[in-house]
Amino acid sequence: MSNSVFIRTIRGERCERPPVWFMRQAGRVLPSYLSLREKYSFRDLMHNPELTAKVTLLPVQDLGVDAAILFSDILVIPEALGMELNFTDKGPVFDAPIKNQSAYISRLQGDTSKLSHIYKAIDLIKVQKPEDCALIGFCGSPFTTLCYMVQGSSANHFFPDAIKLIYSHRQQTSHLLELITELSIEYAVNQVKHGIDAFQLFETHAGLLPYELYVELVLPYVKRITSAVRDAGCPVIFFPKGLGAGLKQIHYDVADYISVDWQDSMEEARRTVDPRIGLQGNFDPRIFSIDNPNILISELEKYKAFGRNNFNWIFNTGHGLSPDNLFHNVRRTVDWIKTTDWQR
Ligand SMILES: O=C(O)CCc1c2[nH]c(c1CC(=O)O)Cc1[nH]c(c(CC(=O)O)c1CCC(=O)O)Cc1[nH]c(c(CC(=O)O)c1CCC(=O)O)Cc1[nH]c(c(CCC(=O)O)c1CC(=O)O)C2
Repeated sequence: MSNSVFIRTIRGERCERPPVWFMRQAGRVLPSYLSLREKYSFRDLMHNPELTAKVTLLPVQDLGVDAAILFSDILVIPEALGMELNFTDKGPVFDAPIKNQSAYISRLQGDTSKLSHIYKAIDLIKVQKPEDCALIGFCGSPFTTLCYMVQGSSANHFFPDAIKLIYSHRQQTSHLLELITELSIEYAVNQVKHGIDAFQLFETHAGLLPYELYVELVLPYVKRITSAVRDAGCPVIFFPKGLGAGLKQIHYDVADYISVDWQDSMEEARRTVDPRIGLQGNFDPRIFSIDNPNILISELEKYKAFGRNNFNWIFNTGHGLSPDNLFHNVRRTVDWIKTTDWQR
């Protein structure tokens, strides 16, 4: 068996402590990353496999986390489908967002050569990473990816154009979801072939849909991606942010783990979700912006009882780290997880 506490936990072993990592752990709070960004653009860091490998492993060295997540973005899929994308100061912006033109949708075609630098990065990370560190691959879920492709940017997090398309042009919606799903399956399975230890599917905007509609329209596509990854032998974490009461609709046929957002309660999620599914989450990342160690530790202490009673739990934040989070708080959190007596 592996000597990685992350891999042992996600594969169902009872470990001495919970594993810890954070969404957006490389690109936000690390002084080492920020100094690299003075020299290189985000696109350089994503497209040069040596740089990608280096950035992916920075949080392992600087924070001591148990897993690295591939340094990439969910929007590589629309790019590989042929959409021109720019990463600007205001976030990602597509040159020509999809409105409801079926002609445009029909022209989208997956070009997998646009993803090959990512597989090269995985090969390098596998060689360079410490043995006890796991590597997590990821992609966006078809609905969240569609939101960006239709809206064209993250300027409005309600993605109104995408929601209108979904309600009024169901056939075009299904066609788009299908295109994204097909390419995502190939992309995800290739990540597994190159050696990732776990895969996370980001459904960051699940909360934009009524959950019955989410379950009816989107979940079948999610299941196709997660089943392909699991059939290839890789455990899957699913992050349906904002799904709330809809969490009870996520069964073991969808994922090995569910990542719980910070609006939810871990205890409540544990009561609701199928006991065969492990949970990840859900520390509120905004606490990392408060420069007061007493507040940090007292908020962390609230997770002790949960961690003592639940072996299938991965500590993470309820969403990604943000640039105003304090590096020393994040590092102290990793130390706290590692030094706490979990009495297991
Ligand atoms: O507007 C927003 O809230 C974010 C939209 C945004 C995306 N890529 C983006 C941006 C601009 C930005 O981050 O500033 C553009 C983007 N993606 C990324 C970065 C680097 C960073 O976070 O500083 C950046 C910022 C680039 C820059 O410096 O301009 C990298 C990225 N995207 C992602 C990940 C995976 C992860 O979170 O761990 C990672 C790797 C992070 C790491 O290793 O630290 C995934 C991603 N990208 C994206 C989303 C949807 C988020 C949302 O809509 O709320 C998601 C999923 C999620 O975070 O829940 C889209």
